[in-house]
Amino acid sequence: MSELTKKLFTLAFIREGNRLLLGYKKRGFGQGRWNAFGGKVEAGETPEEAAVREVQEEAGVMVVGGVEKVGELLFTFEGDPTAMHVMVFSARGYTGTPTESEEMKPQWFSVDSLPYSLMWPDDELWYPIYLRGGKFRGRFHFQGHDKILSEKLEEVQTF
Ligand SMILES: Nc1nc(SCCc2ccccc2)c2[nH]cnc2n1
Repeated sequence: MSELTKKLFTLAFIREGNRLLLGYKKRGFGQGRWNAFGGKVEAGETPEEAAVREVQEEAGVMVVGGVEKVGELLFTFEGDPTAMHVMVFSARGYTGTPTESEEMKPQWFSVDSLPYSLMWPDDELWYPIYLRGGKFRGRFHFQGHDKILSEKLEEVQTF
């Protein structure tokens, strides 16, 4: 991993029973796809703090009870030396009404009918582990943003 520089990102889920809150990314990285809420971990904040901040900024809801780590993902892209290390969290609770922001348009989805064709292609591989309460560690090597050249995904018991 020495020739790659790794940057830290978060993704956070807001789940209510069999409904999952996703956001339609209106601009920037991943624009045009539904995703969980997240972004860069800034200097001076922990990944957990970054996850809570991004949920508030992007979906307009406040996390209650903190976030639980559910997965770690590493994304690399052909020809790009920067690897994205993404820490995936699930909020223990939330308060407020999801509100559209400049970045994201939030919408509730039934976990049985997620819009996978409008999400990143790796999502349909690891979401099922998260949705049944499992924890995961995965890495995906992309050609562009649509084609996965190689991947490794495993369920883990603890982090
Ligand atoms: N689900 C998912 N998410 C991402 S990026 C998530 C982290 C991020 C980065 C920049 C801005 C906001 C959020 C992915 N990249 C490649 N496959 C992927 N799958």
